[in-house]
Amino acid sequence: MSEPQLAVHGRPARPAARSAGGRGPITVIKLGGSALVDNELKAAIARDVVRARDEGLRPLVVHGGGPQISAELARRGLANEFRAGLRVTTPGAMDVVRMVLVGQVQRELVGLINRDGPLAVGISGEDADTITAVRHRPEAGGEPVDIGRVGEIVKVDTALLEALLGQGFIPVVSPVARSAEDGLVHNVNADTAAAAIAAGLGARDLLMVTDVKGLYADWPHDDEIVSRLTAAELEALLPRLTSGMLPKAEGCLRALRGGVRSARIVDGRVPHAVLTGALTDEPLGTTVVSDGCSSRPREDRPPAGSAGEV
Ligand SMILES: Nc1ncnc2c1ncn2[C@@H]1O[C@H](COP(=O)(O)OP(=O)(O)O)[C@@H](O)[C@H]1O
Ligand SMILES: CC(=O)N[C@@H](CCC(=O)OP(=O)(O)O)C(=O)O
Repeated sequence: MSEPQLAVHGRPARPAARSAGGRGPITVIKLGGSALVDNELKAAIARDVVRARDEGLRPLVVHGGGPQISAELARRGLANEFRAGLRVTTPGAMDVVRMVLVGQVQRELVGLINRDGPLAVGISGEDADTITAVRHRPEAGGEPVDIGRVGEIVKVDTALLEALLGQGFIPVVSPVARSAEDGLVHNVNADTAAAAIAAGLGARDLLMVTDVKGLYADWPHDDEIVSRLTAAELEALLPRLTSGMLPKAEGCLRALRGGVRSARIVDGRVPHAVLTGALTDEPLGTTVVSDGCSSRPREDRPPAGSAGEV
């Protein structure tokens, strides 16, 4: 006797949904908190992630949540301060960061993706030590600057992610990591986490979804974005970049130097930016391509399930 087809919330279940996944190129899709502010937009982006998978990719989502964290900190009367695009994170702020990222933004994305089938699995970088960090200690004028519980990634263990991708699931990863130094959870910039995961997994492409058309070389004075540049050209631009674009550009470079083929910054407000950006080479946003200076050629990438020092 065949199993009955149950309807979930009025839609037919997709019993064969997961079996279709597991083999295509990996695309890491970083969803910025700035692109996750409108309910319709969020649902449309989640549908695009599933469609990218239906088209044969293995998408993996890393999400941000900067504006959502800032709103919650403000609601609680706590300070919002950034240095070079990174949040100054006190122990009290860290509790809020983790609660908002893992408990709210990640849960909502998992729910939205799973409207189209039982595909999304939310994890925090802490789970199975997927992301390990040490305390980030930036310097200004030769002096160390204390920005609190901000993590610098030292290792990505891809075992759990590989297992999920291999089974056709869509991992949804929150950028929170345990520290190798003191075991405490640390706040990791989502662009940095996405880049390290893309390099660690040997992803083909990295897509950064945000709320601007792309990268402006002279922000906020330029009218046009840079549509295509090499990693070396982006590196030369770094000293001019500020705020949210600095970790994004550094993340693109990190991914490309780690062997990822292309890194794109696209506008999540453009209809189907995720699908077009993930599946096609059509001009869209800013595309950064390798200049052949990858520190890790594709064939030298770690085998599935290994822990890569980064
Ligand atoms: N050179 C630049 N080009 C484009 N955007 C820039 C640039 N410099 C700063 N920005 C700012 O960076 C923002 C995107 O970064 P961020 O707010 O961290 O987004 P996300 O939440 O997507 O990570 C843009 O909305 C824009 O205000
Ligand atoms: C250290 C640090 O700055 N962490 C970020 C983590 C979230 C994030 O990166 O979100 P977006 O992608 O939306 O910017 C923060 O606390 O805002």
